[in-house]
Amino acid sequence: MSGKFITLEGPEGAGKTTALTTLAEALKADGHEVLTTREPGGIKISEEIREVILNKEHVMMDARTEALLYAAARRQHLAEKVIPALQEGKIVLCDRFIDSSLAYQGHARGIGIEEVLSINMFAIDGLLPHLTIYFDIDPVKGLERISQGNREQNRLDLEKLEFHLKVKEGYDILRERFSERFQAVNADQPAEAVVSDIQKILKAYL
Ligand SMILES: Nc1ncnc2c1ncn2[C@@H]1O[C@H](COP(=O)(O)OP(=O)(O)OP(=O)(O)O)[C@@H](O)[C@H]1O
Ligand SMILES: Cc1cn([C@H]2C[C@H](O)[C@@H](COP(=O)(O)O)O2)c(=O)[nH]c1=O
Repeated sequence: MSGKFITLEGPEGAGKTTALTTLAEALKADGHEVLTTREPGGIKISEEIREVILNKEHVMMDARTEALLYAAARRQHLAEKVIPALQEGKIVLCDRFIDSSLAYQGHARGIGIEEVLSINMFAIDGLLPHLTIYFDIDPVKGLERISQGNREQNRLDLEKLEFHLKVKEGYDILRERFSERFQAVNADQPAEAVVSDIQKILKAYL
């Protein structure tokens, strides 16, 4: 596969979705073919799984069921959208991927990073991101942004602060473990500055 698979990761409200569009436009202006997408979702089947996972009424969802649903949505999204784009040589910019499962389900839910990694290795069949941009922010700040913004809060947003602090702890573990592909940016600065920092990373990488 000749394309590049670049993922954006971080706690809630870190600014990933906001940065994604600007980054894609800038890459296109530089002559790259770019596909933007998100997880869970990106295609019909996976967006439907997203609805099931994030539905606020599904408070009884078992942690392992949750992990399996994310992995199933991931597999379909890869097979239908991401792999074909990479085969065409595109840059795929994806809002969240496997590291979200490792931080949220593996570490914060307490299933264990290794266990969640193993079901995800089946789902991704070896296709790890080439580069992962980590949006570094205090979860309290990110949650404040979400509550002040206009998007509806989902089942995961509504978890206790303790959960979101564990998510950040999980990401800190992953940043060390996968240091060869993780690059962090300070997400607690104006959106333009965040994008500019990421563009420097992308320029050096591409
Ligand atoms: N750098 C920034 N400074 C201040 N506010 C920001 C910044 N980036 C994004 N926001 C605002 O914060 C809120 C969350 O941003 P966004 O949806 O991009 O985050 P996210 O990382 O994709 O969150 P989630 O993963 O929870 O969906 C939005 O209201 C957005 O306008
Ligand atoms: C891929 C993935 C996501 N999550 C969580 C993270 C967020 O709380 C939601 C997705 O909502 P967003 O607004 O698109 O960020 O799902 C997760 O727990 N595990 C995953 O693998």
